[in-house]
Amino acid sequence: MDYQEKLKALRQEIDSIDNQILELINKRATLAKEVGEIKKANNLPIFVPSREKEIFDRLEKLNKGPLPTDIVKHIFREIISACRSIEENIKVVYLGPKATFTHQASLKYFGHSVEHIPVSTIKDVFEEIVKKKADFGVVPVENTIEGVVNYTLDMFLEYDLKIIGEVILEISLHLMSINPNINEIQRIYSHKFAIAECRDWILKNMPHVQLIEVESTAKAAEMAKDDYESAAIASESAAEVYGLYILERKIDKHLYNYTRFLIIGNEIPSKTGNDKTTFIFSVKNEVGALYKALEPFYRNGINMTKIESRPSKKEAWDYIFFTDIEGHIDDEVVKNTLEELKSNVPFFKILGSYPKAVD
Ligand SMILES: C=C(O[C@@H]1C=C(C(=O)O)C=C[C@H]1O)C(=O)O
Repeated sequence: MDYQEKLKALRQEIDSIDNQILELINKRATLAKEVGEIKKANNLPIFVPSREKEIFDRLEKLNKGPLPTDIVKHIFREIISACRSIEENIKVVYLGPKATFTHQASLKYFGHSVEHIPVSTIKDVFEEIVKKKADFGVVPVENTIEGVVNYTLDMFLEYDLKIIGEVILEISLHLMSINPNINEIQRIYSHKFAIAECRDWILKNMPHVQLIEVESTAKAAEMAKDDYESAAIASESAAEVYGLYILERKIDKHLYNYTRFLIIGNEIPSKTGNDKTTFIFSVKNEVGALYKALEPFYRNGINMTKIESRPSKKEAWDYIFFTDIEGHIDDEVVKNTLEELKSNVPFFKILGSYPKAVD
């Protein structure tokens, strides 16, 4: 067989596999639709993060390659997203505009087959869900270089919504412009976190440039599109969406630049065995109060992955602690420990129990 015949034969085989995949995907969608009907008849939520996490975990264990696991997950994220959309059109609001990192996080979590709706502030994300204009929301909560997004934490004090999931994105910040000549750049637009993450590179390479803070990296790209002497620091997808040249790649130069986003909604997902719980509490202003509040977690072997204090805004020097632990509120040990904490402190509230991020 010469190489042309060989190619033809291989492609015929690929065609036949595609036909089978197509048939199987549609079979899967039909089953999902049936599941959807049962859920609707019994008043159960359509989106079930715990079930989706279970599927990802099973496929991760099963995958023997040659496709790497992250690509397999990516494909299945879209298959699941498509099947879910046959059950119901889910609406997700994210901190926009289009092509922000939050938009990418939303796509990574829900896949492309949901309605992704940009809004201009973190508060609007919460508002739209409360007003039932959207089912879920996506907001940034912390970055490994710049720390916590305080505003997001504060919103949980104002709104009674729950954290139903998390997404972690690796951040790469690029310098982009409609002007291909970097020497003509006078101004750089970006979000304050992005400017801070790239400050070293800018000081070294463009020390005289003016730095202008705007609401988001995507907004920066949008502005740079209309200003020939400017550049933006933003994501690859912002460069694509706003038609900019990438002048310099990865100017944040950080080895570990990740942002964590929270998915918010109304109902706490059921346990998967690989979960996190987020809660807030305050303590009395007295010696050892925080120690006493946290000691049961140590005693019961519960891993605390984060604790962050924020002013309560009710009294001067009064604080609320935002805390993440490993485990689900339906785990016996977690439940008992939280009960103990609750009985020891003046204020306590669960913000969510949700599957840990899928890579
Ligand atoms: C099909 C279901 O509905 C949704 C779609 C899923 C899927 O396509 O596998 C999984 C969980 C749900 O978010 C289900 O609940 O099983």
